[in-house]
Amino acid sequence: MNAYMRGWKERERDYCHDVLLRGGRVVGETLGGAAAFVSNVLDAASPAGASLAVVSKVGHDFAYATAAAPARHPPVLCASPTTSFHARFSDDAASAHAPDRQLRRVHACDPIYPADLPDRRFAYGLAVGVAGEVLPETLERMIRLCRAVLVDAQALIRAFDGEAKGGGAVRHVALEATPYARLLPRVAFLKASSEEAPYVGVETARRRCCVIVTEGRDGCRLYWDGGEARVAPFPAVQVDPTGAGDSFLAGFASGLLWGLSATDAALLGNFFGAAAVSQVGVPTFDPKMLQAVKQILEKAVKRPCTHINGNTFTFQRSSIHDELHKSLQEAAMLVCEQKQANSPATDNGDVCSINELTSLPS
Ligand SMILES: Nc1ncnc2c1ncn2[C@@H]1O[C@H](COP(=O)(O)OP(=O)(O)O)[C@@H](O)[C@H]1O
Ligand SMILES: O=P([O-])([O-])O[C@@H]1[C@@H](O)[C@H](O)[C@@H](O)[C@H](O)[C@@H]1O
Repeated sequence: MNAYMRGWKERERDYCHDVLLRGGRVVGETLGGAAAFVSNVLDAASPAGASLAVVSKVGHDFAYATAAAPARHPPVLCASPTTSFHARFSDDAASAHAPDRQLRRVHACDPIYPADLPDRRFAYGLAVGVAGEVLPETLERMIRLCRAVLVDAQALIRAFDGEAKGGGAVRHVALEATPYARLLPRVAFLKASSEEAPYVGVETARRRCCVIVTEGRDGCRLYWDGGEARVAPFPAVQVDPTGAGDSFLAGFASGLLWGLSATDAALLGNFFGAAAVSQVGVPTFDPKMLQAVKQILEKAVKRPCTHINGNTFTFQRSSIHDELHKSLQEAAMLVCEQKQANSPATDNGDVCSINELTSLPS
């Protein structure tokens, strides 16, 4: 892999402020936003030598400048306030696919303009955002700068009811009706949650790019033109679903960078999605767990295998898929053990404890 192949470009609007509510009460205030979750996983899981550029914007009220991700990847300061969300959690987690939270955007910072992207070429670009920050023209420029672009549907199909002052409940619009639809044939991977999938139109979209639908605790499915695959999940004790999709996408992208096929890389997506739900806010990873994951990947990619990622992606699961799942499952157990050791208090400086978030009466 040459230096150019190792370059990353991640583009998203903002780090954001997340306020977690249950039964009308604030149970947590955390750093959020795709920038925080995605860079957290990419920093942790990418092969040595991979470099990452993060483009994000916050206001002068940004409260987490010294937290790990923003300190490593400082955002641009804007006159508008930091993007913020209220996430209202319901008590019944009836099914893996039922929406477990209602999101309301409270403030919106500035979008990322094409000129905000660095004037460099990158191997991969991640177009991720939470509050409508990915302008079509910016995505188009990212596509020109990067050899392959991965997109979170969340960045493309969110609309906000009652847009006054940047606020509004999150709803979804059909991707086909947006200016992004024409860019899909130039996108490599489009990730959507099962809630977002109907708005993406999987059957149409899979003819243009590979679509990955995440299914909460059931793992995920990949759909490409001519095939599909289900990828099994990892065990997790869910305490906060926030950031699972972001962490999934970053884990998946790391897997591609390690040279895995798309279906094998999705194992790494599921792994980091599970890790994300195991902690409140942006998760901290046990160094022993990360070391174990890297050893597993080093071993996996040393095998003679044709599933090396150039820019022609291999989608199918490889012969090492089941073994990779088993090894990662053992590493996932370290995450569960870490969670049990840390419980009930979070170890990332967030305001609420895991117990408060999971068991406060409504
Ligand atoms: N309770 C859970 N147990 C294990 N893995 C989970 C759980 N919830 C989410 N994940 C992992 O995170 C990924 C993304 O979660 P999902 O809830 O589908 O996305 P989003 O956060 O965008 O709604 C899933 O595909 C899965 O791999
Ligand atoms: O949970 P997830 O879908 O991966 O991503 C989340 C967004 O949906 C939410 O708007 C934001 O406030 C969170 O911090 C996080 O980025």
